[in-house]
Amino acid sequence: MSEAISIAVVGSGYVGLVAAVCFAEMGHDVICVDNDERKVAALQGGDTLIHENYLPELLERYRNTKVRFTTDLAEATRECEAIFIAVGTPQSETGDADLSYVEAVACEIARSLTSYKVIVEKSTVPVYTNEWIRRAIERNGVARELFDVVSNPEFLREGTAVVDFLHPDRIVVGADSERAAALLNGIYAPLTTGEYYTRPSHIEGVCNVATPPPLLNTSTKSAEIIKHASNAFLAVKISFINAVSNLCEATDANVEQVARGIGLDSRIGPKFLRPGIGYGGSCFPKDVAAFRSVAEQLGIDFGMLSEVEKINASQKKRFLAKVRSALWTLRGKRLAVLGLAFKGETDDIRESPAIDLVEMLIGEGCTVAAYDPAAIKRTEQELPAGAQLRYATDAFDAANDADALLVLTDWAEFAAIDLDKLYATLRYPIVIDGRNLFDPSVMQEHGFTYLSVGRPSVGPVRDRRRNDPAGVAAN
Ligand SMILES: NC(=O)C1=CN([C@@H]2O[C@H](COP(=O)(O)OP(=O)(O)OC[C@H]3O[C@@H](n4cnc5c(N)ncnc54)[C@H](O)[C@@H]3O)[C@@H](O)[C@H]2O)C=CC1
Ligand SMILES: O=C(O)[C@H]1O[C@H](OP(=O)(O)OP(=O)(O)OC[C@H]2O[C@@H](n3ccc(=O)[nH]c3=O)[C@H](O)[C@@H]2O)[C@H](O)[C@@H](O)[C@@H]1O
Repeated sequence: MSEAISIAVVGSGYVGLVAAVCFAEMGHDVICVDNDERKVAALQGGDTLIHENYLPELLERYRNTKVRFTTDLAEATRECEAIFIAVGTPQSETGDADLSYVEAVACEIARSLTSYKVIVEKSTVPVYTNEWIRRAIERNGVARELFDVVSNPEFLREGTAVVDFLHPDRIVVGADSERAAALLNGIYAPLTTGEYYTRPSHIEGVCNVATPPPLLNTSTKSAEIIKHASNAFLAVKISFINAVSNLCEATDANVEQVARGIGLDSRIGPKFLRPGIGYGGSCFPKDVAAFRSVAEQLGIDFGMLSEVEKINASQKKRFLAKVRSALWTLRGKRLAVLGLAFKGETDDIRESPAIDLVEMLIGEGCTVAAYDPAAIKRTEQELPAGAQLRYATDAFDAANDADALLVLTDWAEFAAIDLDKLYATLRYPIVIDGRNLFDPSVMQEHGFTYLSVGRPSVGPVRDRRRNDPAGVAAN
């Protein structure tokens, strides 16, 4: 059995909270710190505050035992051997990462440092941040021998965060000191030795059998670059397939066949080749911008990243044009929207392309009835209901008497919708799918006019209604 290590995690947002409960699941003792008192109280009471698979189970199991929640960073610093910084690093107005939260935490840690600690960058930060953290701590009067700063970037995805954390493709530890590297290697030992995978899983439905993940020891700077480069590369893949999907639309080819054809090349791989309405979320947009900005500051021409951003922005406009092409004019049209979150299985709406599109449609004079299985509460706070926007209680409530239905988020439950009932609920059986959730031939068979991304549009095979206007839109 690996040794239990005392860990502080600063920031109990998506990454901090998932890391805290997963470290506990691996056998460590964790103090999770946040400066938001209401968040800490909610977590102490068992409310995860975010929609994330398996998080409620793990929080319930370890809350107030192996994971304690507090606002007291000084106490956590004194008690723990490693302090993970997992606060936000949002995009600033210039495109750079705003590191003010990281700096504030580093200075606060410095004020309570009296014995050797390892300070871990878990937040996504630009190269050289470890040096800035070190300088900030030293500036606060802490001797250099009392601490090390290491980089341990996080690669989890929202929606599958817990499984990603416990079954990672790789663990990256960027450390310039052997002592610090050894502590981090010890923290991840339950995973890297495979020991964790021999225990019965506490997460129902998840098989614990896994090949132990490799742990890559690197320099701190390399680790910082690995994180930005990984996210940027994934964004490149998405923009690439989106550009290819536009080419497919122009030629009546099928992007699904094309993606399969390229993805079967083991050098390319099949993942992250799903075209859509552009990537969103709290990470890809800001991390691509930050990486581009770092390159610019270092005098390196990384214009490719600007192209990636350009394609991403144009993807939403193309989708809007597609809606217009199906409906002729937009003013006064009643549209059903399925999906508000930036992707399925999460309630996160940060930088959601779905919400951008809802705003664009409202701007065009449409009225929108929107449904999302988890993200309505958050969306309402940013985009209150009004004369042109209603939040629906389910997909059919949204679809009721609508001129067309738009799919903007890839929730699994949307893909499983009862198509006959949907057909009967819509005013006109027109579905414009920004996530390619349905098989065009099935939609055709069910009587829909169906437009998707990078695949030929189809009209109904059977005229299931008199005065069906659908075929017009598909042609
Ligand atoms: N959300 C994701 O899926 C992933 C995020 N990341 C990175 O992890 C970092 C955190 O991201 P999220 O968890 O999404 O952010 P978040 O915004 O959900 O959470 C940040 C938390 O830090 C707290 N905080 C801010 N200042 C603090 C302070 N001085 N002391 C204590 N707590 C403080 C906030 O109250 C908040 O609860 C970012 O750098 C992000 O790029 C990395 C991988 C995945
Ligand atoms: O640094 C981060 O925060 C994280 O960012 C992404 O994770 P996440 O933002 O949770 O979601 P993804 O599944 O990567 O999706 C991001 C966006 O790309 C879109 N996407 C994804 C894949 C695809 O093939 N096509 C596509 O349009 C999604 O709909 C979504 O809008 C990365 O996948 C994680 O590895 C990383 O840790």
